[in-house]
Amino acid sequence: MAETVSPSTPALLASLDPLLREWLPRQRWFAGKGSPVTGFSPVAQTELLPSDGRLGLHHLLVRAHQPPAPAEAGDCYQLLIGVREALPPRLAPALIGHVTDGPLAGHTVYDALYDPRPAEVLLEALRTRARIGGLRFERDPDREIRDGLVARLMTAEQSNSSVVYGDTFILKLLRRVVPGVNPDLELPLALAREGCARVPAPTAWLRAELADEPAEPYVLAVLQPFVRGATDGWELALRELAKGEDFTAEARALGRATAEVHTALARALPTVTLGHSQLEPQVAGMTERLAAAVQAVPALRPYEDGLRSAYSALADLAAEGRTWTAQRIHGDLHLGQCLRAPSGEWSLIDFEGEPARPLAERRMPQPPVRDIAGMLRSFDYAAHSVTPAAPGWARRCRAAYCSGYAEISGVDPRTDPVLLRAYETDKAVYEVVYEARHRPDWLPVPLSAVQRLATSDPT
Ligand SMILES: Nc1ncnc2c1ncn2[C@@H]1O[C@H](COP(=O)(O)OP(=O)(O)O)[C@@H](O)[C@H]1O
Ligand SMILES: O=P(O)(O)O[C@H]1O[C@H](CO)[C@@H](O[C@H]2O[C@H](CO)[C@@H](O)[C@H](O)[C@H]2O)[C@H](O)[C@H]1O
Repeated sequence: MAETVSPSTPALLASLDPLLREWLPRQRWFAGKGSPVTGFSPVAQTELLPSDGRLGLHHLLVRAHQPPAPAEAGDCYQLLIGVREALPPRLAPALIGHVTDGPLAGHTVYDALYDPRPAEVLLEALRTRARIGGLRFERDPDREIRDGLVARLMTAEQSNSSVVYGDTFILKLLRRVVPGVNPDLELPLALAREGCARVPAPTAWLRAELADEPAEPYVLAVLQPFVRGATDGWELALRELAKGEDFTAEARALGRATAEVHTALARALPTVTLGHSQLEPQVAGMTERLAAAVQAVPALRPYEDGLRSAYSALADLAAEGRTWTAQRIHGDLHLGQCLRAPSGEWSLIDFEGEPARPLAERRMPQPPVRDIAGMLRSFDYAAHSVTPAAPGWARRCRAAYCSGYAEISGVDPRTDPVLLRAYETDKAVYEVVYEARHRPDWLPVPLSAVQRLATSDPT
């Protein structure tokens, strides 16, 4: 029988270091694209299965060094490292590399989430509420997890990594992690307490409590019921557009779903009133983002004054004494974050907010119109990503969405056009920069909205 190897944290990380430097930046979820990774420092290592020649499993939190940022400011990533003497061909896409030095020399290391057995170790730990090292596998005591569910990694392009267990649960393993309350767990838990059925209720979750870290615990993963046979709103919208089909019934249902979630969040968590002094920094932020976007994408320049007028009109309203209510919101809502079950029921997912923004900012109450603006942009995106563009389709969907929202919340977003235009403009400007950087072919999509928003037409 092969010898059991349990390397210490420094020994494990030292032997993985050259392999991870090369592998990590190639991952879709790696957030530090642009500057090379020059090394790692350990945040925590937990052995989940000792390496006995067949299969070892290590849970790692590592800080990636990316000069010129100081090492301690590097992003912290969650890795699940599998160790085998040889990797079976079916796991080839998971390969990290072959270890040449240290206690694991001669072994192959790989991303263990691709491998059903290690992924099932995680589910079993959640099911049994295990505590291993600093890892706390926790579960809602009222929700059962059946044993023996078979794991498969989702292959969709994601900011994190998700494993589906027997089409019953989905575990989202957060990749870039920060200490503190994570809205992706906080908000679905709050919604479940309110009895809101529009969001799959967290069944279990993983946290890390690290003895030598002064920081708050990290939220590392969330397990939710899997919505079987679901189609996301973006896919569905494109499918209907291609067939020339009307999408207003779905848009209305999405408006209702958004309002249900907003209403429940406003009941569950504190709300605040935004007057002039609170709105000023928001408007200043929008104005700064516009200035930076114009620098980055010169095609915006002809519209700059028109777009700025969307923000100054809002500032003027606030100066006249108008107030708005802010509350916890989804924070990054678009058609891709909405799942339609075969029953026709919509669910909203991914409450992490915009991952690039700091956690404290993502957890701040905001005007619900920010989510609404995100969805309205998404209908426009769908309609302008097909040939020929279908602006009428987008207009009808946007109107139906607002009507659906009003049916549940009692507030039609169109009755506050200045607020709506400002938030939609902010989103469209963000999208212009995003597309210029990532998908230049898509730039005309948000630019068409910029043209419209610069001339003060919020619909
Ligand atoms: N509860 C669920 N049921 C079915 N599929 C889901 C569920 N939650 C997420 N998904 C699928 O997983 C994908 C990624 O989930 P998401 O929370 O958006 O992760 P990320 O933050 O990594 O982008 C979604 O686009 C959706 O296809
Ligand atoms: O991948 P993330 O969720 O971090 O979001 C980024 O990529 C999105 C595209 O994948 C981008 O969304 C834009 O395009 C969508 C269609 O592909 C559309 O539904 C959205 O409304 C539109 O904003 C998003 O802006 C960006 O942050």
